Amino acid sequence: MAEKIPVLEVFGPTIQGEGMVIGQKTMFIRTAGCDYSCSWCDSAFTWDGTAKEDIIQMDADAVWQELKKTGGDRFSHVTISGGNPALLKNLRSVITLLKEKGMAIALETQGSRYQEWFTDIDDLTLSPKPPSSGMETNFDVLDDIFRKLKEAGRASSASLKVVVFDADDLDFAKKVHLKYPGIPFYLQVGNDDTATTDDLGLMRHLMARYEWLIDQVMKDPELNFVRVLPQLHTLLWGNKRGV
Ligand SMILES: C[S@@+](CC[C@H](N)C(=O)[O-])C[C@H]1O[C@@H](n2cnc3c(N)ncnc32)[C@H](O)[C@@H]1O
Ligand SMILES: Nc1nc2[nH]cc(C(=O)O)c2c(=O)[nH]1
Ligand code: SF4
Ligand SMILES: [Mg+2]
Repeated sequence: MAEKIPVLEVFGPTIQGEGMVIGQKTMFIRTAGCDYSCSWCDSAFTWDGTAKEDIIQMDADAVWQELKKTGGDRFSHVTISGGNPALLKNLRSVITLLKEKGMAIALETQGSRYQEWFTDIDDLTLSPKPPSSGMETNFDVLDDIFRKLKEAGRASSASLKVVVFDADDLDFAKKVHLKYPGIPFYLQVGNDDTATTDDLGLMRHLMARYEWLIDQVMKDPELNFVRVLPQLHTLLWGNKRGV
């Protein structure tokens, strides 16, 4: 029987709103389930049980059919996020099929698990979590991920992205950046109001947070090679799901 993965959303095409390929036209596949429970998770429905009725078990063909139904022929890039898609050994079959179809593939994960198929990802974002999340990074696992990517000659496909809410988070981000020199490093503005429907108010608020983060980076000589970004999709569409 074909391997199945738990899918919560297939949407797009939209722009990648975060990180290393920000602005890239892409489809999204959002898998269910996470080994973390970040206090500020903007996709908590993937793991807190509130959307468990919406989870569909799909094999690779079903995922591809859903992508085509939603995106037609208007996409060549697919981003897999979650939840933590790196929990799913079974993603191999989806990734193989997407590659057969000529798709470029991006993946979002916190770096708490390695999977053999990481080496087939074109844009691999590893996003260790700062103190404000309430989560603890296992740096042995993260070290191991980078070691395996390097061994496979795939380190150049990876980037690090740390979400920042406060000064402690920035401190953590800096430690991560200094620990993995040479890995492209992104700082991302944390959204501390994932419930509001006041899009304009949220945009103003997050732009002020962005300016604060930029100010911190500009004055810090140890952060001369970082890229500072907002979540572009949140500025454009607020907390709306599926964009
Ligand atoms: C929902 S997560 C799913 C992938 C994976 N679990 C992870 O955390 O990397 C996708 C990205 O959104 C970021 N994110 C989650 N909640 C956020 C928030 N409130 N503000 C800014 N970024 C957030 C995460 O840090 C991660 O980089
Ligand atoms: N447009 C858009 N860009 C994104 N980048 C990362 C996302 C995610 O939730 O993983 C995301 C998302 O949900 N939408
Ligand atoms: S690791 Fe990602 S999906 Fe999991 S709780 Fe944290 S932000 Fe949400
Ligand atoms: Mg998101």
